[in-house]
Amino acid sequence: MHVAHLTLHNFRSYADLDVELEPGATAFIGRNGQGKTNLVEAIDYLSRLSSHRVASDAPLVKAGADQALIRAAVVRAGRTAILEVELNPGRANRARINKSPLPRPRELIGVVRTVVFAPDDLTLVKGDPSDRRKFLDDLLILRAPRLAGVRSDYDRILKQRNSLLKTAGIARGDSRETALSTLAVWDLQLASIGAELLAARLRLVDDLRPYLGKAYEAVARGANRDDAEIEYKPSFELPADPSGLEEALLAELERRRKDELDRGISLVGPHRDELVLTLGNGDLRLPVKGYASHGESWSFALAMRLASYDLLRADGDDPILVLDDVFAELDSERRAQLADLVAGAEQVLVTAAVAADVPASLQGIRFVVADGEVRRDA
Ligand SMILES: Nc1ncnc2c1ncn2[C@@H]1O[C@H](COP(=O)(O)OP(=O)(O)OP(=O)(O)O)[C@@H](O)[C@H]1O
Repeated sequence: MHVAHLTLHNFRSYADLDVELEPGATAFIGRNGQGKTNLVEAIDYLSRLSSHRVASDAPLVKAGADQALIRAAVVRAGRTAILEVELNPGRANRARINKSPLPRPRELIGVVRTVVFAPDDLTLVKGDPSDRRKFLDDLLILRAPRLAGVRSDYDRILKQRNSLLKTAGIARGDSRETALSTLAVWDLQLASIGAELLAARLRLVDDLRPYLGKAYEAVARGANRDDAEIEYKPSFELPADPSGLEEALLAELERRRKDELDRGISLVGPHRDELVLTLGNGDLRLPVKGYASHGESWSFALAMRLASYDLLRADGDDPILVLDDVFAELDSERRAQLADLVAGAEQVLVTAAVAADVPASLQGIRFVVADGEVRRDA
């Protein structure tokens, strides 16, 4: 798939922008702070309805405006669809496909699929477990957009259950009894939705594993495909039979009841799980976090993005690749390797402050981004 036309209105630094895009490689070049990332962020937002840079929509709306609009003509298997999203911070967003309003904006998720490489990707390796859970959930939702609903139901249940645990923990007598019986209802919901999310993540990690080994071998000098490993580490012992996940989660909630009441938070469930990344070196296998060198960590992060790209591609549709400011972070050998690996993508959008940082094979069509304008370089 590729984006053929992008229109922005009051998005980030852009009051109004219209750009025609083409398949293949496109580089957006401009000094710092000129709006290169803002532009690719808009395309990424259409794909996931969230930004790779901020957790809320407010910063995406141009300062002083109260609404932003992103519209893109997306070509998929020769057919063009016009996707549109209206961002209304503090109020409901709206989305349209070919001018028809969607009942819920989240139905837009996954219609266009992007994989973004950004300097922040190092947090996939060095950051908190929540960064890796988000990586998994974002990828899950792109592959199966229905799971966006499961994910948001889980967050809602968790929030309500946590607030009930706090109340029940300090309540006495009848009000404690009432709180505990309400808690039993939330337990059932957490176990049911949590098991669905957990099962989907476990399948995803299995699907991703072979692509990760291959990607790490491709980006790290002298590595082989068994070096990089990922393992999903749940917050409780998984049952031997995957169909028993919900029951096992529920039993664990009961077992940890006292702890949870004492601490006033939910201690079991997918929100407490970790994706463990390890690197093998001879007979030794060590966690990446805390042990790997800077170069190894970068290679691992790149490999996670490349593996996501390959997995989405294997699902049958070439996602749009965004390489946001990554070349400045890499030495020339690694730049060339990455460029080779992504050169066959249907559409690659690259941003860089200096054109010389972008490998020749990805120079493609070049736009200059300056003073709020995006101009095609002749
Ligand atoms: N909501 C907003 N309203 C107005 N301007 C904004 C908004 N959000 C960001 N900006 C401006 O956009 C600019 C940042 O643009 P962007 O992140 O795209 O830069 P860039 O060209 O990718 O730079 P770099 O090379 O440093 O990454 C900043 O000057 C910032 O002040």
